[in-house]
Amino acid sequence: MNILDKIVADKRKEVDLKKSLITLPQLEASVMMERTSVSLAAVLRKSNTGIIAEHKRRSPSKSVINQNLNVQDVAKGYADAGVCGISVLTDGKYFGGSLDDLVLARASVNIPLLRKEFIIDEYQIVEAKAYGADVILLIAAILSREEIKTLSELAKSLGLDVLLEVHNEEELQKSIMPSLDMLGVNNRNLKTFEVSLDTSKTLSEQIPEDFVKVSESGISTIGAIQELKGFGYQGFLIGENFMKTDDPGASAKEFIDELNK
Ligand SMILES: O=C(O)c1ccccc1NCC(=O)[C@H](O)[C@H](O)COP(=O)(O)O
Repeated sequence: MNILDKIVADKRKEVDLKKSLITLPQLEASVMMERTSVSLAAVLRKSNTGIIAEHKRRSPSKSVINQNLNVQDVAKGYADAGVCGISVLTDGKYFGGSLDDLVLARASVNIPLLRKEFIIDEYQIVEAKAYGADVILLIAAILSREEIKTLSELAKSLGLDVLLEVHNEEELQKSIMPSLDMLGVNNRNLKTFEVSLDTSKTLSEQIPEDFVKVSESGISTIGAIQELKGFGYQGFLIGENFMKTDDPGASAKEFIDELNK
């Protein structure tokens, strides 16, 4: 079994347990359900830099990245740096994240927050809204076209943006539909952890113009962003490059200042 299959198998058990602890009607009663979400796609369309900075303590590919920071400081630092949005990993077992991280980030900043999660069930979408997210991630590698349609349409009905992530042509072709806002190309193969920015470059021309193109993973240089912009990308998801430092906000600021030169 590859790591992605393991993560999904664990996630199914986790979601089943959560449903018995906090019911859907209880989630739907959260005051956050009334909050008007901020569109990340709209912010990216207007931005010159397009940085989406990630809060990421550890990962299956790198193990520990940074466990010494608190999420409020990181979120405020990223917002002060001028990022377009923040990706908050909420998976506990593989990434050391939690829904508490999302709530604390929400309490700290007003910019768009992406719930970075392995979403396989409608419950997790309502949960994302109830805990303060503006955007959800759907990963084509773990969902059928029918599931992508059902989950993305539910997200849109709650006012959330949808970032659909692909890694190859087959995943892209099966996923294109009007209920998506952003098409993300993950440069990391989630089954082997191999990273290549060529994945974004190769798939770019097959992404219809209606979607904001986001390049994800393995981005660490200004040169890479400038090159990817040439392929039509307007969003750049960066985790480890900022989180491996003592001050991810300062690191993001330095990066964005350099991009703006
Ligand atoms: O990062 C991993 O090791 C990983 C492994 C298995 C599934 C997902 C994984 N990462 C999720 C992401 O998409 C990245 O955290 C995100 O794109 C940022 O990547 P990076 O800038 O390389 O930290």
